[in-house]
Amino acid sequence: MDEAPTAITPRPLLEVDGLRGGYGRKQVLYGCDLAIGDGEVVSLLGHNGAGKTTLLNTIIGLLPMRDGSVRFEGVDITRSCSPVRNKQRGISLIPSERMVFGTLSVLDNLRLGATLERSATRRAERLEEMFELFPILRERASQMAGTLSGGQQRMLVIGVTLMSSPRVLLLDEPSLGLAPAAVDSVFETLGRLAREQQLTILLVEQNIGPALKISDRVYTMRSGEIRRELSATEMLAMDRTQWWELL
Ligand SMILES: Nc1ncnc2c1ncn2[C@@H]1O[C@H](COP(=O)(O)OP(=O)(O)OP(=O)(O)O)[C@@H](O)[C@H]1O
Repeated sequence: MDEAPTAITPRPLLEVDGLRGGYGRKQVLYGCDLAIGDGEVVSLLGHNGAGKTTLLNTIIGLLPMRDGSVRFEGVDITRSCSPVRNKQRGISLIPSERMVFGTLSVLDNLRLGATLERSATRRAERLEEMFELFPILRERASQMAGTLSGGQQRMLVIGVTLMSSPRVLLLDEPSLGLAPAAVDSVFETLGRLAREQQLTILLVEQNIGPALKISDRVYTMRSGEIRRELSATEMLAMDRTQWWELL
């Protein structure tokens, strides 16, 4: 990193050290370091191609790590970093693609998200919480998911992932394809989940303004490296031109 950290990090829940990775022989990540405190919302910002999606996919275990380590609750999980194991631990990734089961109803998609939850009461409570967070999903509960609009499918993907009550959410461009009002509503919901349910979020987002509003801290990324760490307050005090100069 170029500069010393400027913000205070609470007790780290997720720590990434010296992470290197890529695709086949192509190296994309050149030693990324970050730490996210319990209940923190951290934005990972950078230009197109900086390596943000690759970093999220490597942390969750969709892409192999070439070097470096990942720790969760202080325990080294580098050797067992697979999407399934991470989901069991409470670390979930919401990719930028819409990944719903198109020929199943909205309700069935949501129910599938809670298959790890053994208690039927807890599953029912969680479903009700999702319907409160995303009222459109209640309205469309019996509709086939593939017939929802792009933005509605995006909300469904978020809802399905939240059904498993994750502790850490890795979110790749949640606002992609959403109308401005829906962007505000999704970010408001994410901010509320972080505040009220201590949900920890690592957020990749091109829509910097709304992302900063719910973030505590920011990492900037360029050419496969984390360059800077700032508080969201510091970034909010800058204008848009300064944001883009920073990235
Ligand atoms: N499947 C792939 N195979 C090979 N190279 C890839 C693949 N996916 C991404 N890359 C390359 O990895 C680099 C980083 O891409 P990545 O998608 O991680 O960036 P990003 O910061 O998320 O960009 P964006 O904001 O545009 O989504 C780019 O050079 C890209 O071309």
